[in-house]
Amino acid sequence: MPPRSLRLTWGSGIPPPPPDRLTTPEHERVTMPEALMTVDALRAGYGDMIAVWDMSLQAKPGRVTALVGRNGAGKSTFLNAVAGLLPIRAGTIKLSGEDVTRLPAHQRASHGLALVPEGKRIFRAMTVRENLTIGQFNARHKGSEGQAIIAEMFDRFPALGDRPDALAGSLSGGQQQMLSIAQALSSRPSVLCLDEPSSGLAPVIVDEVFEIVRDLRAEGYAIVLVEQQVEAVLDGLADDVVIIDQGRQVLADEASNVTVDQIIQATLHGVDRRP
Ligand SMILES: Nc1ncnc2c1ncn2[C@@H]1O[C@H](COP(=O)(O)OP(=O)(O)OP(=O)(O)O)[C@@H](O)[C@H]1O
Repeated sequence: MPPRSLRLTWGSGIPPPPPDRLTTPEHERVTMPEALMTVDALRAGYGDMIAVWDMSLQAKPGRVTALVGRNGAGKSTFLNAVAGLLPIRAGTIKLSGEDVTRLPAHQRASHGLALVPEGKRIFRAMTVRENLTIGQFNARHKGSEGQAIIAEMFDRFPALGDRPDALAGSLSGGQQQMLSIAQALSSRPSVLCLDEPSSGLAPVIVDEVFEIVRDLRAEGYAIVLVEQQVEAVLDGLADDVVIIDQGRQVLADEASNVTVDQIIQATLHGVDRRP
């Protein structure tokens, strides 16, 4: 084995491999998508309290990364810090390779990041259409394109299209969650962070929300999903899982390698962090 620091470059006396070995045969090629968002060693908190310690996570196109952990573990703090709603103490955030750590929330949104916060934070005294117009703010869409976005959202969420002039506060819980997601999508993001979108919804509506998440994944969005329903997370909803406990990342793996028992062990009993 050559030492790690030794780099061999073609053209420095080293003959290149024969042409048929320069390309990997199709059936042997494994293509991992580039991350659209890379969070590295993020630390965040409130006052003197650090709620998230050195968390790292990647969001890749067409993949759902689920962030799971018990109440108070730091999931919302992580997402809010990533979105720029909470100052970070350390770490970096890159969107499509560009360092946005020092940019305010609206500029991170302009770089393709959207957050659907916990608790359907829509403008309840405004109409459905007005909420969607506000959602476009960061995408800087105007005129007919703005109308096209609204039409697209009404197409995607027919229940909203049926009541464009209804006040958001008069919608059902499920419809408000749809509006919250539609509002985030109206900024034309590439990375979508969803903070417990199933929270407080009836099971049948939860299924609808999860179906939307699957559709968005199929369309190529890079999704970070905070979700308490771990069975659903492991049953095809997520591709990657990151477990957080007491503000620290305790496990990160592909969902297919993670079991419900592991999540329960890590989140209910914590982990043994003795050296
Ligand atoms: N605004 C705040 N001010 C002070 N401490 C806060 C604030 N928000 C959250 N915390 C604390 O930070 C820690 C992490 O909370 P956070 O809301 O991020 O957890 P969570 O995993 O999202 O929990 P939940 O599933 O209940 O939403 C907790 O100890 C919580 O009490």
